[in-house]
Amino acid sequence: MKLQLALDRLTREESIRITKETEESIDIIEIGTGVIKEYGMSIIREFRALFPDKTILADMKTCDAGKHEARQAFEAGADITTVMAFSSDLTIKDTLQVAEEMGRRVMIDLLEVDSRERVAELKELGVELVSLHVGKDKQTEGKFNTRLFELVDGFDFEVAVAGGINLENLPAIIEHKPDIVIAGSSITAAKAPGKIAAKMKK
Ligand SMILES: O=C(CO)[C@H](O)[C@H](O)COP(=O)(O)O
Repeated sequence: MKLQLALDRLTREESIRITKETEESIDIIEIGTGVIKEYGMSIIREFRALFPDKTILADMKTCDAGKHEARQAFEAGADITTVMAFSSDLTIKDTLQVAEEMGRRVMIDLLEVDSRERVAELKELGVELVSLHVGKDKQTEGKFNTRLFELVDGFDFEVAVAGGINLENLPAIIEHKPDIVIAGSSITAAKAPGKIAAKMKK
């Protein structure tokens, strides 16, 4: 089970500091959507140079212009880029094709998707990696709920989980054996991010 650190609503300096503090415990560095909007592709390039051995995910949340956005993220140094599950099949196909050409990966974000039919279509399109995700705004009504696993039950995907995951709700979540646990604010807003990340990894 891998631990992905999500860097959201942070400055460049805070993002670098927190990544350095948690580096030993995390497997994947996620450059959050807002951080990318603030700094553009240069922040991905900078992280690639600073953390050459880590897997970097660019949370592009692409929903159109798939080829262009996937190339942008991969050329900047991302190993994985994210694409929204509700996007056109053409967008999904295009991003998967670019990823294959460049030897990288696409994570399909199932945010707000509750249809197993759509999940079956994604499988048909060749998707391998998905994320079950409760968005930041929706978290005011409740954090990640293990009922979300039902959406992908019986499908052969690598599954990531995200949405307010912390040390309290983690034990129930890992019973479902997700491949990747994504944690953002529970680590980045902590007084000692390194200690929380180490506990989560353990
Ligand atoms: O993609 C995201 C928000 O859209 C976040 O990266 C993800 O939800 C993890 O952050 P947190 O643990 O703070 O919810």
